[in-house]
Amino acid sequence: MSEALPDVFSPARWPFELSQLPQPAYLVGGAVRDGLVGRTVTDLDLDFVLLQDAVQTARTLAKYYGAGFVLLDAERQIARVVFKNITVDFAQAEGNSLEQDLRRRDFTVNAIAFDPFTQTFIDPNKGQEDLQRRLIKMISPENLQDDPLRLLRGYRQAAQLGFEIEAETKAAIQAFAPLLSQVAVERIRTELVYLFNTPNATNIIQKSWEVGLISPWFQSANQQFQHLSQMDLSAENLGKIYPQLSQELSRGLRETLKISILGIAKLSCLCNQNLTLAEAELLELKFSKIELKSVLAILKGLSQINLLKTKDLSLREQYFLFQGLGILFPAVIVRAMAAGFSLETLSPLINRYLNPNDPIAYPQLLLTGNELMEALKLRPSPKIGELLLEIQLGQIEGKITTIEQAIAYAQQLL
Ligand SMILES: Nc1ccn([C@@H]2O[C@H](COP(=O)(O)OP(=O)(O)OP(=O)(O)O)[C@@H](O)[C@H]2O)c(=O)n1
Repeated sequence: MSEALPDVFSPARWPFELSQLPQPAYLVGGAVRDGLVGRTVTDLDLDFVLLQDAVQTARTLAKYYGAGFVLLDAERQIARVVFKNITVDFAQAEGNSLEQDLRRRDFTVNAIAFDPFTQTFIDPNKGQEDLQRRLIKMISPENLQDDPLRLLRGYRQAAQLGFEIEAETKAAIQAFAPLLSQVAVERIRTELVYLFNTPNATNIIQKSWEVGLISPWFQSANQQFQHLSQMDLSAENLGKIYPQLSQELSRGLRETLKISILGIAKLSCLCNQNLTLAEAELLELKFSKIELKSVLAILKGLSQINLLKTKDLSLREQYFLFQGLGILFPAVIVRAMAAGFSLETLSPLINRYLNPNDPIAYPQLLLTGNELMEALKLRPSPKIGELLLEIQLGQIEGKITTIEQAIAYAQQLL
C-alpha cells in the first residue's frame, strides 16, 4: 500500500527523520486531504498531532536541524518548526486522544489522520468516503458554531478542491452565516484572498454571498455578479492572444502579498463601484493600503475605459489611464472584457502597454526637475511637479520635442 501513496506520506521526503518523533505521532489536516486527492500546493504545511510533548518535540527538532521555532499557543501546546520550504506544526491532541481531536475539527475530509509508523490511516469520520464523493461535509453543526470561520473555509475549500458542499452542511452554513461577523476580519480576509486567487471559483464566491457569508461586507456585490462570472473566461481569452498579460495577471500584486493581479480585479468586482463606498468596505476588512489603492485604481481605470463606448480616448486621457494603472493595466482590461468590451476595441491600448518604447504608455521626460529649476531659477516646490506634468503632456500632444522648447513652454506657463 505504501508504494502507491503520494510523497507526502513518505517520511523519507520530510525535512526531518521519523525517528525524531515520539510515538504515536499522526499527520493530520490539509496535507493528508491533499495527498489523498493528489493535489499539490506551493507552500507545503505539515500538521502533526502528538499525544504528549508537542512543544518540546518542535523545540528539539528546530534545534537539531537549525530550523526556526515559533510557539503558537502555549496553553494548547502548539508550536511550529520552520524549515526552508516547508512549515511543520506540532499540536497536543485536543481531548487527549486522537479520535477526540479529529471529532473537533471542521470537515470530515480534514479529519483524517495518517500514522507514519504503521503507514495506516485513522478515519473515524469517514473522510476518505467524502473525498471520493468529492464532498465537503461538516463533522457536526456545533463544530461550525465553535469557530464560525469554518463556514467560509467550507466554501473556500470546495472552490480549491472542486468539491460540492453536502446538503445538510450547506443548510447549516446558511443558518449560521450571521455568526461569521464574530470572527476577526483578518481571518476572513485571508479566506477571501484564497477565493479570489482560485481559478474558476467565481460561482462559489457568488454562492457564498447568496447564503449570507460575505454579503455583510460587500452589500452591493450582486450588481456585478454578471461581470464577475465572466472574469476567468475573459482572462483566458486575453491570454490566448496576449500570453504576457496572462502571466502578469497571475503574478502577486507585491512579492509580500498573496493576492494576484487577477484576484484584485475580482475583488474590485465585489466592491461597490463608487470609490468612496468601495474604500469604506475595504477598510472594514482591513485590506492593506496597497490593496485598497489598487482596487480604487482599477475602478477609476474602468470608468475611463467606459468612455470608449462613445468616443476615442484623447492622448492626454490615455496618458492618465496608463499613469494611474501601472501594473494593474491587465486587470482593467479583463474587467472591461467581462463587461462586454471587445478585444478589438481594447487592442490599441494593449499594444501601447506592451510596447516599452510607446511614448504615451512609457513617456520619457525631456528634462528632470533639477534641470528645470536650474534653467528657470526656481526653488523646489509642488509647482515643479505641475510644470513637469505639463511638459510631459505637451510632449505627448506633439507641441514640444526639444529641451529648449520644454523650458520655453514652462516659462510661458509661469
Ligand atoms: N478553523 C479551523 C482551521 C483548521 N481546522 C483543522 O486544522 C487543520 C489544519 O488547518 P489549516 O492548516 O489552517 O488548514 P488546512 O485544512 O490544512 O488547509 P489549507 O492550507 O487549505 O487552509 C484543518 O485541516 C482542520 O482539520 C479546523 O478544524 N478549523
